[in-house]
Amino acid sequence: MKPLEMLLQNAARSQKTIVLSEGTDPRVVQAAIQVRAQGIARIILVGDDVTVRLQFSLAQSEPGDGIDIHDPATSPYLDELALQYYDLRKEKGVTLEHALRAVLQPHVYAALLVRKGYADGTVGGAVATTADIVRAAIQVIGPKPGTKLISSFFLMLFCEEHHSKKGAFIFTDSGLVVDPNAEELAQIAIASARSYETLIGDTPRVAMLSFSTHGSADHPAVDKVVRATAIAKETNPELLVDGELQFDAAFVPDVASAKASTSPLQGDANVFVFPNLESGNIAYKVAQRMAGAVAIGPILQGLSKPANDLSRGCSAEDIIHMIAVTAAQAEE
Ligand SMILES: CC(C)(COP(=O)(O)OP(=O)(O)OC[C@H]1O[C@@H](n2cnc3c(N)ncnc32)[C@H](O)[C@@H]1OP(=O)(O)O)[C@@H](O)C(=O)NCCC(=O)NCCS
Ligand SMILES: CC(=O)OP(=O)(O)O
Repeated sequence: MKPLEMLLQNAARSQKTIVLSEGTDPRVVQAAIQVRAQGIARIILVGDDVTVRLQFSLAQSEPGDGIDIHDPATSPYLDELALQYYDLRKEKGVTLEHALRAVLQPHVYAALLVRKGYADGTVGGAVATTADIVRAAIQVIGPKPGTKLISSFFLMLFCEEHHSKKGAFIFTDSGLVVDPNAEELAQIAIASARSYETLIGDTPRVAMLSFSTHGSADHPAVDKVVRATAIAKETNPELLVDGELQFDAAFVPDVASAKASTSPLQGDANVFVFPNLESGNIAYKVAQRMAGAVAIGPILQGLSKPANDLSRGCSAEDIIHMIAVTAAQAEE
C-alpha cells in the first residue's frame, strides 16, 4: 500500500481528535469537512465562532457530527487553560493576567487542549509563522522525557510517473533548527531515522548531506557534517548512516559507486539530513514545486505529544495529510 493511503487508513481506524488552531481559514475548514466526510479524525476548530461558521456557509456546509468549534473568547475551558499556562510559565515571569491574554491566542489555546488531554494533537501554520507555532508547542507541550532538541522534518512522497525513484523520503531539518552544531545535527539524524521507522514502517538509511563526498572538499562546514556522522554512528551503532555525502552520491547508485564506493548506503538513502535550515528548507520547496513531490510538514519530532506546523502556502489537501500524520504520531 502507498504510504499516504496507509497513513489515512490508520488515522481512520484510530479516530483521534485533532485540534486545528486556524479555524477561520477557508483551507482549514475545507480540510475539516473532508476529514469528517472520509472519517479520518474528529476535529476541533479554534477561532472566532461567527467567522468559522461563515466559512462553513461559504463552503456550503455546516459543522456536523465530529466537528466542534472552540472560540477562545467564550470558551468554558478558558480559566482552566489559563491556569495551566500560568503554572507552566510562572517561573519565566508569566503572570496570571498575561496567561489569560496568552490563552486567547489560537495556537496557544490549541496546544493547551492537547497538553490537558482534550485533544490528541494539534495542527497549525496555514496562517501563523513556524516560529509562532513551534514556540507554543515547545512552551506548552514540551519535549518528551530524555529529549532536549525538538526538530522537524518533511515527509516527501514521490509517486508521479516522471519520478525516477518512487517512495517516501524524509528531508530534515527543513523547518526548525536554523544552524545546528555537530551534536545537534547527529540528534536530528537519529530522531528522523526513528520517525521514518515509525511513520513508514521501513528501515531508515540515513545520508548526512554536504557539498563534499567522503573528503572531496575541505571546509569547516564539511568538518561539521563529518563530526555529526561520527557522533550518530557512535551513539547508535545499529543505525545505517553515512556521510559526508553530496545528494547525488546519496540518491543515485551509479554516482555512489563513482564517488563513494565504500558507502554502505550505495546511493539508496531514504532519510536526507541537511547541514542547516537554509539548505533543508530550500531543498524541500524545490522538490515540491519543481519536481511535484507531495511535501507533508514541517512535522515536529521530540515533543511529548504531537503538534505540527504547515507551510503558509499549503492547500486543504496538505492539511488533511498533516492531520493523518498527527493522528499516527498520537498512536506512538
Ligand atoms: C523555533 C524558533 C522560533 C525557536 O527559536 P528561539 O528564538 O529559541 O525561540 P525562543 O527564544 O522564544 O524560545 C522559546 C523556547 O523554546 C526553547 N527552544 C527553542 N528552540 C528549541 C528546540 N529546537 N528544541 C527545544 N527547545 C527549544 C527555548 O529554550 C525557549 O524555552 P523557554 O521559553 O522555556 O526558555 C526558532 O528556532 C526559529 O525561528 N526557527 C526557524 C523557523 C522558521 O522560520 N522556519 C522556516 C519556515 S518552516
Ligand atoms: C515550512 C515553511 O517553509 O513554512 P512557510 O512556507 O510558512 O514559511
